[in-house]
Amino acid sequence: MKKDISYPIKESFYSIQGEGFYYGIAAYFIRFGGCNIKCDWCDTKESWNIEKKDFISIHKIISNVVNNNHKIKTVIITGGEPTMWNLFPLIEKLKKKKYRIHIETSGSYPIKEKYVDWITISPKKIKLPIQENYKKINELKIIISDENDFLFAEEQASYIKSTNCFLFLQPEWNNISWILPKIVSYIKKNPKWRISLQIHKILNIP
Ligand SMILES: C[S@@+](CC[C@H](N)C(=O)[O-])C[C@H]1O[C@@H](n2cnc3c(N)ncnc32)[C@H](O)[C@@H]1O
Ligand SMILES: Nc1nc2[nH]cc(C(=O)O)c2c(=O)[nH]1
Ligand code: SF4
Ligand SMILES: [Mg+2]
Repeated sequence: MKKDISYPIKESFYSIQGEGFYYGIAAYFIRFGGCNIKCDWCDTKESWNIEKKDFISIHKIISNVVNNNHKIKTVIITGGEPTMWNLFPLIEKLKKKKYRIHIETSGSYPIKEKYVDWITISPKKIKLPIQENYKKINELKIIISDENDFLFAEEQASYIKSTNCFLFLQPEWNNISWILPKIVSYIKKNPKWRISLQIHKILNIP
């Protein structure tokens, strides 16, 4: 019998997608442990550190999804940085169960896109996405923390050749009251961008 692969999973929960194009839909989140970047303002720092007890087999991960709620349609794989791990064996099995698969990533590792329905890349200045990922992306989500980040957003958007990639600016949560008016004004002048708010934080849900 083949050995069941395990991954470090920090948490899994059924909630509402709070960000980007699919905001508002019900989705099951699987949060991987470990991150290669460690942003100062990361809202999920508790995912960085991996412990032995975090490892869960694919079999168990899938049975947790299936048993959580039979109405689940979309599974969002996030972290931490999920693409540090070989996600394919998990994604293949989730796909056999007919789930839609979305990935949230910084894009700094190769992404195997087979069976993945939606790829969100949120690039980070200190470890940029690898070039080939710009061809696979469905949604670019730039976190705007200060005014220099608008220039970074434009630079990142210039690497995307596809015309059906959605472009989002998302305020850094701790800075939201200061930066939000600047994002609104920027988008009015540069309407190829859309705003993404972290509505789960407003709703006070995971
Ligand atoms: C926790 S990260 C995990 C996935 C991956 N490591 C990444 O950064 O894309 C999930 C999303 O939350 C965003 N995010 C993290 N901290 C944030 C904050 N303080 N304000 C706004 N967005 C944040 C990230 O940029 C990313 O789009
Ligand atoms: N509700 C909710 N929506 C999200 N969209 C992306 C998230 C993430 O942490 O990747 C996230 C999250 O943590 N919670
Ligand atoms: S890359 Fe993602 S998980 Fe890693 S520190 Fe930055 S926001 Fe957090
Ligand atoms: Mg989050």
